[in-house]
Amino acid sequence: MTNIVEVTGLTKSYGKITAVDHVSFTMEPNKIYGLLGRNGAGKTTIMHMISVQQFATSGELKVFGEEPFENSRVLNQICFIKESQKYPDTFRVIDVIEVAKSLYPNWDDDYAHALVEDFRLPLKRKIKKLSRGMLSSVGIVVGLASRAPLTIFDEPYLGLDAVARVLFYDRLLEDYAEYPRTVILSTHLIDEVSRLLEHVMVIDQGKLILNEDADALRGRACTVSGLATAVDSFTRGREVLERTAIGAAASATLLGAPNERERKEAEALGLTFTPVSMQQLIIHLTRIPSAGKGTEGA
Ligand SMILES: Nc1ncnc2c1ncn2[C@@H]1O[C@H](COP(=O)(O)OP(=O)(O)OP(=O)(O)O)[C@@H](O)[C@H]1O
Repeated sequence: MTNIVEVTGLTKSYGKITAVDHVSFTMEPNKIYGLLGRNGAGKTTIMHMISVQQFATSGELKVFGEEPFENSRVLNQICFIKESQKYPDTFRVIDVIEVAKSLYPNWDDDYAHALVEDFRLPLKRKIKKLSRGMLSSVGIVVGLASRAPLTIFDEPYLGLDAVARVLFYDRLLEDYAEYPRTVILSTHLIDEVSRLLEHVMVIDQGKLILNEDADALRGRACTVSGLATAVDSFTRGREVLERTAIGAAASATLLGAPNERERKEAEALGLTFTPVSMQQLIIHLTRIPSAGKGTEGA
Protein backbone atom coordinates (compact mmCIF):
# COMPACT_ATOMS: atom_id res chain seq x y z
CA MET A 1 0.00 0.00 0.00
CA THR A 2 1.24 3.52 -0.77
CA ASN A 3 2.64 5.44 2.15
CA ILE A 4 0.50 8.40 3.16
CA VAL A 5 3.48 10.64 3.72
CA GLU A 6 7.05 10.25 2.47
CA VAL A 7 9.54 12.86 3.47
CA THR A 8 13.22 12.87 2.54
CA GLY A 9 15.71 15.45 3.76
CA LEU A 10 12.92 17.94 4.43
CA THR A 11 14.33 21.27 5.56
CA LYS A 12 12.76 24.62 6.34
CA SER A 13 14.84 27.66 7.11
CA TYR A 14 13.76 31.14 8.05
CA GLY A 15 16.87 33.19 7.43
CA LYS A 16 19.36 31.88 9.96
CA ILE A 17 16.79 29.77 11.81
CA THR A 18 16.58 26.17 10.66
CA ALA A 19 13.12 25.20 11.91
CA VAL A 20 13.21 21.73 10.30
CA ASP A 21 16.55 20.16 9.60
CA HIS A 22 16.89 17.32 7.04
CA VAL A 23 14.03 15.25 8.36
CA SER A 24 13.19 11.92 6.69
CA PHE A 25 10.31 9.62 7.56
CA THR A 26 7.33 7.76 6.18
CA MET A 27 3.79 7.51 7.49
CA GLU A 28 1.72 4.44 6.74
CA PRO A 29 -1.99 4.31 6.06
CA ASN A 30 -4.38 3.86 8.97
CA LYS A 31 -2.18 4.62 11.91
CA ILE A 32 -2.33 7.19 14.69
CA TYR A 33 0.95 9.08 14.89
CA GLY A 34 2.07 11.26 17.76
CA LEU A 35 4.28 14.14 16.68
CA LEU A 36 5.88 15.24 19.91
CA GLY A 37 8.56 17.64 20.99
CA ARG A 38 9.27 20.72 23.00
CA ASN A 39 8.12 24.25 22.14
CA GLY A 40 9.67 25.50 18.95
CA ALA A 41 10.91 22.03 17.99
CA GLY A 42 9.51 22.27 14.46
CA LYS A 43 6.32 20.19 14.70
CA THR A 44 3.91 22.77 13.29
CA THR A 45 6.32 23.59 10.49
CA ILE A 46 6.47 19.92 9.48
CA MET A 47 2.69 19.62 9.54
CA HIS A 48 2.34 22.83 7.53
CA MET A 49 4.70 21.48 4.88
CA ILE A 50 2.83 18.16 4.68
CA SER A 51 -0.43 20.05 4.16
CA VAL A 52 1.21 22.54 1.77
CA GLN A 53 0.53 25.57 3.92
CA GLN A 54 4.26 26.23 3.81
CA PHE A 55 6.97 25.35 1.33
CA ALA A 56 10.09 23.44 2.19
CA THR A 57 13.44 25.14 1.65
CA SER A 58 14.78 21.81 0.41
CA GLY A 59 14.02 18.11 0.47
CA GLU A 60 11.35 15.90 -1.00
CA LEU A 61 7.76 15.46 0.04
CA LYS A 62 5.13 13.07 -1.27
CA VAL A 63 1.64 12.86 0.15
CA PHE A 64 -0.61 9.99 -0.94
CA GLY A 65 2.22 9.10 -3.30
CA GLU A 66 2.05 12.42 -5.18
CA GLU A 67 3.51 15.90 -5.18
CA PRO A 68 1.00 17.75 -2.98
CA PHE A 69 1.45 21.30 -4.33
CA GLU A 70 -1.76 22.53 -6.07
CA ASN A 71 -2.87 18.92 -6.26
CA SER A 72 -6.56 18.71 -5.39
CA ARG A 73 -6.46 14.89 -5.32
CA VAL A 74 -4.09 15.18 -2.38
CA LEU A 75 -5.44 18.30 -0.70
CA ASN A 76 -9.05 16.99 -0.68
CA GLN A 77 -7.88 14.16 1.50
CA ILE A 78 -6.28 16.28 4.20
CA CYS A 79 -7.99 17.94 7.15
CA PHE A 80 -5.78 20.19 9.29
CA ILE A 81 -7.07 21.32 12.68
CA LYS A 82 -4.94 23.91 14.37
CA GLU A 83 -4.98 25.40 17.83
CA SER A 84 -6.07 28.88 16.82
CA GLN A 85 -8.26 28.42 13.78
CA LYS A 86 -9.63 31.74 12.49
CA TYR A 87 -13.18 32.01 11.13
CA PRO A 88 -15.02 34.89 9.45
CA ASP A 89 -16.56 37.25 12.02
CA THR A 90 -20.14 36.50 11.06
CA PHE A 91 -19.78 32.71 11.27
CA ARG A 92 -21.88 30.69 13.69
CA VAL A 93 -21.09 27.10 14.68
CA ILE A 94 -23.60 25.83 12.12
CA ASP A 95 -21.86 27.85 9.37
CA VAL A 96 -18.55 26.17 10.15
CA ILE A 97 -20.26 22.78 9.97
CA GLU A 98 -21.90 23.66 6.64
CA VAL A 99 -18.64 24.89 5.09
CA ALA A 100 -16.77 21.82 6.35
CA LYS A 101 -19.49 19.63 4.84
CA SER A 102 -18.76 21.11 1.42
CA LEU A 103 -14.98 20.77 1.84
CA TYR A 104 -14.47 17.18 2.92
CA PRO A 105 -15.60 14.36 0.62
CA ASN A 106 -15.94 11.84 3.48
CA TRP A 107 -17.88 14.24 5.74
CA ASP A 108 -20.52 12.56 7.92
CA ASP A 109 -23.16 15.13 8.81
CA ASP A 110 -25.08 12.95 11.29
CA TYR A 111 -21.85 12.23 13.09
CA ALA A 112 -20.95 15.93 13.11
CA HIS A 113 -24.28 16.81 14.73
CA ALA A 114 -23.91 14.00 17.27
CA LEU A 115 -20.49 15.41 18.17
CA VAL A 116 -21.93 18.93 18.44
CA GLU A 117 -24.31 17.56 21.10
CA ASP A 118 -21.57 15.57 22.84
CA PHE A 119 -19.44 18.70 23.14
CA ARG A 120 -22.51 20.81 24.05
CA LEU A 121 -21.91 23.33 21.30
CA PRO A 122 -24.62 25.93 20.64
CA LEU A 123 -25.17 25.63 16.87
CA LYS A 124 -26.60 29.10 16.41
CA ARG A 125 -24.01 30.96 18.49
CA LYS A 126 -21.45 33.12 16.72
CA ILE A 127 -17.95 31.67 16.76
CA LYS A 128 -16.50 34.89 18.16
CA LYS A 129 -18.82 34.54 21.19
CA LEU A 130 -17.66 31.03 22.04
CA SER A 131 -15.41 30.32 25.01
CA ARG A 132 -11.82 29.25 24.24
CA GLY A 133 -12.60 25.60 25.01
CA MET A 134 -15.78 25.67 22.87
CA LEU A 135 -13.74 27.03 19.98
CA SER A 136 -11.36 24.09 20.32
CA SER A 137 -14.35 21.74 20.36
CA VAL A 138 -15.51 23.16 17.02
CA GLY A 139 -12.15 22.19 15.51
CA ILE A 140 -12.36 18.73 17.01
CA VAL A 141 -15.86 18.19 15.62
CA VAL A 142 -14.67 19.22 12.14
CA GLY A 143 -11.54 17.07 12.38
CA LEU A 144 -13.43 13.96 13.44
CA ALA A 145 -16.47 14.35 11.16
CA SER A 146 -14.26 15.10 8.14
CA ARG A 147 -13.06 11.47 8.23
CA ALA A 148 -10.23 12.78 6.05
CA PRO A 149 -7.77 10.02 5.10
CA LEU A 150 -5.07 12.25 6.60
CA THR A 151 -6.35 14.16 9.61
CA ILE A 152 -3.90 16.41 11.41
CA PHE A 153 -4.59 17.79 14.87
CA ASP A 154 -2.03 20.40 15.90
CA GLU A 155 -2.49 20.99 19.65
CA PRO A 156 -6.25 20.90 19.17
CA TYR A 157 -7.33 21.48 22.74
CA LEU A 158 -6.36 24.86 24.06
CA GLY A 159 -8.80 25.69 26.88
CA LEU A 160 -10.53 22.34 26.65
CA ASP A 161 -11.42 20.89 30.08
CA ALA A 162 -10.42 17.37 31.12
CA VAL A 163 -13.91 15.94 30.44
CA ALA A 164 -13.93 17.31 26.89
CA ARG A 165 -10.38 16.08 26.26
CA VAL A 166 -11.31 12.56 27.33
CA LEU A 167 -14.41 12.81 25.14
CA PHE A 168 -12.17 13.72 22.21
CA TYR A 169 -9.84 10.77 22.85
CA ASP A 170 -12.76 8.34 23.22
CA ARG A 171 -14.56 9.56 20.10
CA LEU A 172 -11.34 9.48 18.09
CA LEU A 173 -10.61 5.89 19.09
CA GLU A 174 -14.19 4.71 18.47
CA ASP A 175 -14.47 6.38 15.09
CA TYR A 176 -10.98 5.37 14.02
CA ALA A 177 -11.83 1.72 14.81
CA GLU A 178 -14.79 1.95 12.43
CA TYR A 179 -13.26 4.27 9.83
CA PRO A 180 -9.50 3.80 9.90
CA ARG A 181 -7.46 6.71 8.58
CA THR A 182 -4.08 8.27 9.24
CA VAL A 183 -4.10 10.70 12.12
CA ILE A 184 -1.26 12.96 13.21
CA LEU A 185 -1.66 14.30 16.69
CA SER A 186 0.73 16.93 17.94
CA THR A 187 0.53 17.61 21.63
CA HIS A 188 2.39 18.35 24.83
CA LEU A 189 -0.01 16.19 26.85
CA ILE A 190 1.95 13.04 26.09
CA ASP A 191 0.66 10.81 28.87
CA GLU A 192 -2.93 11.75 28.13
CA VAL A 193 -2.67 10.69 24.50
CA SER A 194 -0.22 7.84 24.89
CA ARG A 195 -2.94 5.17 24.84
CA LEU A 196 -4.09 6.47 21.44
CA LEU A 197 -0.75 6.49 19.73
CA GLU A 198 0.49 3.66 17.55
CA HIS A 199 3.66 5.36 16.45
CA VAL A 200 5.68 8.12 18.06
CA MET A 201 7.89 10.69 16.39
CA VAL A 202 9.86 13.13 18.49
CA ILE A 203 11.26 16.31 16.99
CA ASP A 204 13.96 18.22 18.79
CA GLN A 205 15.52 21.41 17.45
CA GLY A 206 14.29 20.63 13.96
CA LYS A 207 15.62 17.07 13.89
CA LEU A 208 13.77 13.80 14.09
CA ILE A 209 15.34 12.15 17.11
CA LEU A 210 12.89 9.33 17.71
CA ASN A 211 10.71 7.45 15.24
CA GLU A 212 9.35 4.34 16.83
CA ASP A 213 6.39 2.04 17.25
CA ALA A 214 4.57 3.08 20.45
CA ASP A 215 4.54 -0.44 21.95
CA ALA A 216 8.25 -0.85 21.33
CA LEU A 217 8.81 2.53 22.96
CA ARG A 218 6.75 1.59 26.01
CA GLY A 219 8.99 -1.45 26.54
CA ARG A 220 12.17 0.57 26.32
CA ALA A 221 12.53 1.49 29.97
CA CYS A 222 11.44 0.64 33.51
CA THR A 223 12.02 2.05 36.97
CA VAL A 224 13.42 -0.05 39.76
CA SER A 225 12.97 1.12 43.36
CA GLY A 226 13.96 0.04 46.85
CA LEU A 227 16.85 0.48 49.25
CA ALA A 228 19.55 2.63 47.67
CA THR A 229 22.23 -0.01 48.28
CA ALA A 230 20.09 -2.69 46.59
CA VAL A 231 19.18 -0.39 43.68
CA ASP A 232 22.85 0.43 43.13
CA SER A 233 23.87 -3.19 43.32
CA PHE A 234 21.19 -4.18 40.78
CA THR A 235 21.89 -1.35 38.36
CA ARG A 236 25.67 -1.74 38.34
CA GLY A 237 26.78 -2.28 34.74
CA ARG A 238 23.33 -1.39 33.36
CA GLU A 239 22.37 1.74 31.43
CA VAL A 240 20.73 4.07 33.94
CA LEU A 241 18.79 7.00 32.49
CA GLU A 242 18.13 8.64 35.83
CA ARG A 243 18.67 7.92 39.52
CA THR A 244 16.87 9.67 42.35
CA ALA A 245 17.28 9.08 46.08
CA ILE A 246 15.40 10.13 49.20
CA GLY A 247 17.10 9.10 52.42
CA ALA A 248 17.91 5.39 52.26
CA ALA A 249 15.53 4.78 49.33
CA ALA A 250 16.38 5.18 45.67
CA SER A 251 14.89 4.58 42.27
CA ALA A 252 16.62 4.23 38.95
CA THR A 253 15.20 4.36 35.45
CA LEU A 254 16.81 1.74 33.25
CA LEU A 255 16.85 1.27 29.53
CA GLY A 256 15.14 -1.97 28.50
CA ALA A 257 12.52 -4.17 30.16
CA PRO A 258 13.78 -6.69 32.74
CA ASN A 259 13.89 -10.37 31.76
CA GLU A 260 12.78 -13.22 34.03
CA ARG A 261 16.24 -13.69 35.57
CA GLU A 262 16.57 -9.97 36.27
CA ARG A 263 13.11 -9.89 37.86
CA LYS A 264 14.10 -12.72 40.22
CA GLU A 265 17.40 -11.00 41.03
CA ALA A 266 15.54 -7.77 41.81
CA GLU A 267 12.94 -9.55 43.90
CA ALA A 268 15.68 -11.17 45.98
CA LEU A 269 17.03 -7.67 46.68
CA GLY A 270 13.55 -6.46 47.71
CA LEU A 271 13.26 -4.20 44.65
CA THR A 272 10.10 -3.39 42.71
CA PHE A 273 9.64 -2.51 39.04
CA THR A 274 7.26 0.09 37.69
CA PRO A 275 6.68 1.01 34.06
CA VAL A 276 7.94 4.36 32.83
CA SER A 277 5.27 6.62 31.36
CA MET A 278 5.67 7.65 27.74
CA GLN A 279 6.13 11.25 28.83
CA GLN A 280 8.90 10.34 31.31
CA LEU A 281 10.57 8.16 28.73
CA ILE A 282 10.53 10.84 26.06
CA ILE A 283 11.88 13.37 28.54
CA HIS A 284 14.69 10.94 29.41
CA LEU A 285 15.45 10.12 25.80
CA THR A 286 15.44 13.69 24.60
CA ARG A 287 17.83 14.70 27.37
CA ILE A 288 20.51 12.34 26.06
CA PRO A 289 22.23 13.80 23.00
CA SER A 290 22.85 10.38 21.41
CA ALA A 291 19.37 9.00 22.20
CA GLY A 292 17.64 8.63 18.87
CA LYS A 293 20.69 8.34 16.63
CA GLY A 294 20.10 6.19 13.60
CA THR A 295 16.32 6.35 13.80
CA GLU A 296 15.77 8.64 10.81
CA GLY A 297 13.95 7.16 7.92
CA ALA A 298 12.76 4.18 10.00
N1 LIG B 1 7.42 32.53 10.18
C1 LIG B 1 8.51 32.28 10.91
N2 LIG B 1 9.59 33.08 10.86
C2 LIG B 1 10.70 32.80 11.59
N3 LIG B 1 10.82 31.74 12.40
C3 LIG B 1 9.78 30.90 12.50
C4 LIG B 1 8.56 31.11 11.77
N4 LIG B 1 7.70 30.10 12.05
C5 LIG B 1 8.35 29.30 12.92
N5 LIG B 1 9.58 29.78 13.19
C6 LIG B 1 10.59 29.18 14.08
O1 LIG B 1 10.73 27.83 13.71
C7 LIG B 1 10.93 27.01 14.85
C8 LIG B 1 9.91 25.89 14.85
O2 LIG B 1 8.62 26.43 15.06
P1 LIG B 1 7.32 25.51 15.09
O3 LIG B 1 6.14 26.41 15.22
O4 LIG B 1 7.34 24.57 13.97
O5 LIG B 1 7.54 24.70 16.47
P2 LIG B 1 6.55 23.74 17.27
O6 LIG B 1 7.31 22.49 17.53
O7 LIG B 1 5.27 23.60 16.56
O8 LIG B 1 6.37 24.53 18.63
P3 LIG B 1 5.15 24.61 19.68
O9 LIG B 1 5.06 23.27 20.35
O10 LIG B 1 5.59 25.68 20.62
O11 LIG B 1 3.91 24.97 18.91
C9 LIG B 1 10.86 27.93 16.06
O12 LIG B 1 12.19 28.28 16.40
C10 LIG B 1 10.13 29.14 15.53
O13 LIG B 1 10.52 30.30 16.21
